[in-house]
Amino acid sequence: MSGYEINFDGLVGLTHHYAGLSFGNEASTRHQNSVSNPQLAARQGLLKMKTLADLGHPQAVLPPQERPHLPMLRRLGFSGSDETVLAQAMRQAPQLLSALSSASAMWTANAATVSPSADSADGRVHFTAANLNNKFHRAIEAPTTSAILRAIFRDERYFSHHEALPQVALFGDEGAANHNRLGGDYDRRSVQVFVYGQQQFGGEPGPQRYPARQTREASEAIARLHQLEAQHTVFVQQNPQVIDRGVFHNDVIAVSNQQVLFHHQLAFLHQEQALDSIRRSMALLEQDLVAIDVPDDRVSVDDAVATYLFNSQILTRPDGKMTIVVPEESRQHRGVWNYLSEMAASGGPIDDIRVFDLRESMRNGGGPACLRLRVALNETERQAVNPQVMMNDSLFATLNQWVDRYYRDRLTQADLADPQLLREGREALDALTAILGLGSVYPFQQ
Ligand SMILES: N=C(N)NCCC[C@H](NC(=O)CCC(=O)O)C(=O)O
Repeated sequence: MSGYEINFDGLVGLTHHYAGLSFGNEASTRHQNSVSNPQLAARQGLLKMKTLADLGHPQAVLPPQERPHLPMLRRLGFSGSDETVLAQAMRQAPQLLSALSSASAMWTANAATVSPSADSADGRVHFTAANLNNKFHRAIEAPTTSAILRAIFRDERYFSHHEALPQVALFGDEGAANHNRLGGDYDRRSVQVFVYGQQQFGGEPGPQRYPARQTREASEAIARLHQLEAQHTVFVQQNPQVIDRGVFHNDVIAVSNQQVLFHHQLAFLHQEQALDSIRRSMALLEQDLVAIDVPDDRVSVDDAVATYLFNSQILTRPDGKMTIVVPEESRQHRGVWNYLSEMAASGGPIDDIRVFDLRESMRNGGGPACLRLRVALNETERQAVNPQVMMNDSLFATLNQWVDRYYRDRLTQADLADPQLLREGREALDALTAILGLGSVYPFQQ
């Protein structure tokens, strides 16, 4: 195997709480107003990163964002000192304060779409920050996401950064959560598969009950920006019926790694045609698709949504076999665990299962795959990545100490107007940008 896939996991922010902000994401709705534990959430994420790094999978960290987002509160008419802004917002619009305090940037699968240099006409790695237009609490993430990505992937000879798409529903873009790449070695040309929820101009019907967050128009714009070749780029529609059952992103029902596409029987609209178009495009690269199609009578859509079986990470080990990383919820469900165990014993490409307790994130609808952004690089590009974000023993120890120093172990919406929480957050992020060598990336640092 040549090339690398680095997983960039989002570090959970200090204001992680349960606000019920994501209509269509049933875990988010169900856990509204539960008490959260930001410290535990951050520690759970760090443990996943460190365990995978120790297993030999290149692993890096992306920092949280500044929350509550004072600049947006001011833009919406709250004024005076920071303390006054927080107090007014809590009194007049507590839901707004909650939305502008969400730690949702932890789900870095939604941070951006990334196209490796092997697939792009100019031979550079392309990044487009996702506009996350469908949800207000997420639509504010893109500018800081871009600043962070630029601070990590600085060298313009290798890395090209694009502004998020226009903030309108027509271009709703959820980043890598609706994007897969299928092929062989990470640094060789592969097929990029864009999965959209709805086409705005024409197209087939979309979901009726819940929103389709990703549009075909957004996916096509990104393919153009990233200079992808048409014959190696495939657009397929997510099955609208499963969006209506809580599959708000494609990565809740399908995940890829190299030649493997692990997915539910009902993941895509006109599934056979969709898989055929991927197969044909891969054949041009002399690659065979390994489609692991999980039948509905083995794992129902409801069970997939409840256990996040498909929100897993599939990682290639140095011996060429693959490990699947699943959340504890998948082990707790007998049918899902039986399926996984049989799959691992079947002689197929995935023969190892790793389980992580990510409960704090899961309760907001974020599993192992939501928490990571994949970046495939060649050796030269890998050496150009800011080394301070790479996970290792020393960074793991430093970040755990940092979390213990600054994070609370209990948070509710009532705490969000506490000016001390704002101060803790700023102090913590100042320290973090120094630890990670990022310079000034937050509005409060400008
Ligand atoms: N599937 C992927 N890649 N990401 C999961 C994102 C979860 C996130 N949850 C939230 O934003 C909930 C926040 C709250 O309700 O407090 C979302 O719905 O956008």
